[in-house]
Amino acid sequence: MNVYIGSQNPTKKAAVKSEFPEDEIIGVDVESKVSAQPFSDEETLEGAINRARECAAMKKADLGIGLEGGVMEIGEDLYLCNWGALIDHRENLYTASGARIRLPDEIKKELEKGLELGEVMDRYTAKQNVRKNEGAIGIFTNGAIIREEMFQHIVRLLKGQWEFDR
Ligand SMILES: O=P(O)(O)OP(=O)(O)OP(=O)(O)OC[C@H]1O[C@@H](n2cnc3c(O)ncnc32)[C@H](O)[C@@H]1O
Ligand SMILES: [Mg+2]
Repeated sequence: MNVYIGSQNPTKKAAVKSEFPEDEIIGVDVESKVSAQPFSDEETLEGAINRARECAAMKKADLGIGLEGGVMEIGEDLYLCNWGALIDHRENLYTASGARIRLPDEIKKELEKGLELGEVMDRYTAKQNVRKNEGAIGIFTNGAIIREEMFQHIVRLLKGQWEFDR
């Protein structure tokens, strides 16, 4: 099968490859059509679905997958949230979300100024490309769950639902 994933981010591509080891994984830049920094579950999910749709529409695609990272508010708190969508050639849509953790207040303040979490994390950790490596989730869990593993879980949930239907 040709599995298209709507991102060139290595954590997203590797997560899909680990759940579809026998298949061809093709990473493509597509548009999420939501803000660069989604601020709710709804917006993050919409981004994932938009990415999956564009992937599923590719000529050679058997499956299209979209993974989107964002944040969402619960009361005064800001949580990391991640959503995935899978669309097959019959246009069936499956969705799933990943683990979430509360972000520290200093990170929340920066995001409320309009900065992207990717930038904020690089500045906070004095590292480069945190988003392409362990991610915010990896930093704030002391490496217990890194971004790739968090995405793996989402892809496994998507694949399982799709297989259940077949
Ligand atoms: O190239 P794409 O696929 O867009 O990958 P991305 O790293 O930008 O990831 P998303 O667009 O899905 O995430 C939306 C925003 O949230 C940031 N982000 C989300 N999760 C993150 C994490 O765990 N660590 C660092 N930044 C994160 C990311 O940098 C973006 O600014
Ligand atoms: Mg992005």
